[in-house]
Amino acid sequence: MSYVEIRELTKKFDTTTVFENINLDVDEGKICVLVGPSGCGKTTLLRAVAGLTHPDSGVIRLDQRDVTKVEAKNRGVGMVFQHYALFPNMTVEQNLAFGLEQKKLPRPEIRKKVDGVIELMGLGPRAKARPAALSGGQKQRVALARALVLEPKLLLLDEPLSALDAQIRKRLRDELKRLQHDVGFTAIFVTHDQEEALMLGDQVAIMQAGRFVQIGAPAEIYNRPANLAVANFVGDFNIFDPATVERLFGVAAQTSSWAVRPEAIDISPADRKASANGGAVETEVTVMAVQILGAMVRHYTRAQDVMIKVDLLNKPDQRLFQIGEKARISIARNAIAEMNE
Ligand SMILES: Nc1ncnc2c1ncn2[C@@H]1O[C@H](COP(=O)(O)OP(=O)(O)OP(=O)(O)O)[C@@H](O)[C@H]1O
Repeated sequence: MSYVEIRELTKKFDTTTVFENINLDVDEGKICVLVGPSGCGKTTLLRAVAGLTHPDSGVIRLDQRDVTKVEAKNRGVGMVFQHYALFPNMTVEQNLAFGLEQKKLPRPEIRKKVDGVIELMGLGPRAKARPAALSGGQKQRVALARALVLEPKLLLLDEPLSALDAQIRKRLRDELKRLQHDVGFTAIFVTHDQEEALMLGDQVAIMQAGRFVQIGAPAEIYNRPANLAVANFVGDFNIFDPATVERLFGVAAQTSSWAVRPEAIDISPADRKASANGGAVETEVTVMAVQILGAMVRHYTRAQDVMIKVDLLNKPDQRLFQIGEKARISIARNAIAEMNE
């Protein structure tokens, strides 16, 4: 069931419309990742859900309660930002206890909750430290713990991992997924990072210029991007416009471009006879460069004047192609996503 329901929400600043009549549903216990280019309105939407900015029209419901006009502190929403905003003069424990003290909870209960979240987040060894003595990753873990200790039904995370280095970022991302599983919160998470979006999101909502262009499960966004901008966000695609499709593959009368993942293309030696797979399209290529990407080996190939990226799994027995070698590529019809601008 939807925990968050955003209906026909509009927000303007003076003459600028940030978003207009947007709709979004987030199911209980799920993470919705919001992605989109800088300035498209992600933070403003989070702030509206938190109650930190007021929409011009539309409705926000949390757990079926209309909170559009409810004050931020009465929404039961926790927020974590890119920059941690911890109290510098307080220890980790004191930072974690602060919100509970504001709520005037009894001391023993505060102690119990703070100890619980310290344990949950593995902050035990740093409980008595002040923020200045913590690493970036530890600070962000405290910021997350500080939001979690208040047991929000909804957690809003605005690029919480963006300031961290890649390794810590990955670790915290995994932890967040585990926490979601253990604690069961509902979250809206803003990021610019496609890997983070696909890995963390139960649902990914792609925003462009104040509207959602696609909302779907990560696999759907990855395999069936709604337009070229989404395709570009979710990583590597080979894009063939209709004229190129006709020239390379002999398939005429296309109105949309074709987008094909590098790993969805088969490559075989040129002397191998054409595939019997009637559903596939094929063309001759020359291998221009080969690059080991880790689990994948990227082949940059050229067909006439068109560069085509082809990825093979980097298995020990994988036959790699040589630079200058002629080869044949084959694309199954169901690996082709047709899309417009
Ligand atoms: N308080 C404000 N007053 C006027 N305009 C604002 C205000 N806050 C945001 N905006 C404008 O609203 C638009 C959306 O901003 P927002 O911060 O929501 O974008 P974003 O998608 O979160 O961007 P980023 O990814 O860079 O954080 C921008 O054009 C921004 O300049």
